[in-house]
Amino acid sequence: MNAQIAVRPRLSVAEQLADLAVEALIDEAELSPKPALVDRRGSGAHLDLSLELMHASACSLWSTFHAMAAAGQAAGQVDVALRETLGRLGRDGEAQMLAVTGGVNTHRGAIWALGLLVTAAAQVDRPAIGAVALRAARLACLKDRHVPARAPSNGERVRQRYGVGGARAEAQAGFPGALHHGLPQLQRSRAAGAGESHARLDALLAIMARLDDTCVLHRAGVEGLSCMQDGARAVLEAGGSASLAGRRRLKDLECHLLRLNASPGGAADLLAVTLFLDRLEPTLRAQIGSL
Ligand SMILES: CC(C)(COP(=O)(O)OP(=O)(O)OC[C@H]1O[C@@H](n2cnc3c(N)ncnc32)[C@H](O[C@H]2O[C@H](COP(=O)(O)OP(=O)(O)OP(=O)(O)O)[C@@H](O)[C@H]2O)[C@@H]1O)[C@@H](O)C(=O)NCCC(=O)NCCS
Ligand SMILES: Nc1ncnc2[nH]cnc12
Repeated sequence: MNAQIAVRPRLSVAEQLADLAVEALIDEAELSPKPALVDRRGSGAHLDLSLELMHASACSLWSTFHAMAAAGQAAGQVDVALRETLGRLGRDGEAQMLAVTGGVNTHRGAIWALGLLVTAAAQVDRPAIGAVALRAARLACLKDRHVPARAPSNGERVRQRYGVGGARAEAQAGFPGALHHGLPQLQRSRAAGAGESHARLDALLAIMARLDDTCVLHRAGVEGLSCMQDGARAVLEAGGSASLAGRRRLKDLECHLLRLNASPGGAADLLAVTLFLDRLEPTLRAQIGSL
């Protein structure tokens, strides 16, 4: 063997899954332009966020995702004990994120969604994302008896006021925003010849067109939610982000969202979920193939 070539130690399943989750968060943050969200152009509707902060936050979460995947593997099944372990790891991860960002919520929704998915993916023995999403949904349906009492979250307030499901219901339903809207649109846009950035942006728009995003509702009420959903649908109907007509609509959508101070943060999290799931099957297949 050539002594010049360093032998790269093979990563464990939990390490690979943590890598995939952090990569998905970084790819989501880097994707530009995204309407009213943090991207390479700026901070969108957020005064307290920046791309650097999104990167730092994403990287700080590697050990959380790794611990969650390892816990999933060790448990080998979905049960309350695993759900409660995830609750503890998730709260620790949130505290770590807040320490890195100086108290700004960058990735709370993402810790929840990707945390459930890395845990579920660590348990499946066949590379099928439907099975992973279903297992994650079963975990999300279990009750964590150790949730500490605290002031209601923005999501809780919005759920009570508008009767929407939010991040918890999305997970309990098996992430339809990603599986039924984000991923199919990503694949359709790629098949139609759109470049990867346009395909990802179209996937985000497909999620925005349907999601009851509690981040938008909290900031801009039903007017903001209608603006997001109708505007995203208009871009896709005009030909998507790769077409000139679609790009014009996208610009209009961003202006409207910024005027309303509405940020589709929940949709951004589900784009990260979409990118994670998109890469999961090849990763699991390679892992199984090398056993
Ligand atoms: C179950 C939890 C997700 C808690 O959910 P809850 O709704 O009670 O709490 P929120 O704090 O509101 O967090 C939910 C975040 O989920 C994202 N989201 C919103 N709508 C949806 C949706 N329909 N589907 C999926 N995901 C959605 C969204 O995250 C993004 O927005 C964040 C910014 O939001 P916010 O803090 O409100 O920020 P601002 O608008 O700037 O607020 P102000 O500054 O004005 O106050 C950003 O982080 C994006 O990620 C929602 O914010 C779960 O977290 C939980 O129970 N955790 C406990 C630990 C646990 O059990 N963990 C298990 C780990 S597997
Ligand atoms: N790119 C982004 N901008 C603002 N909030 C977000 N939450 C998750 N990703 C985000």
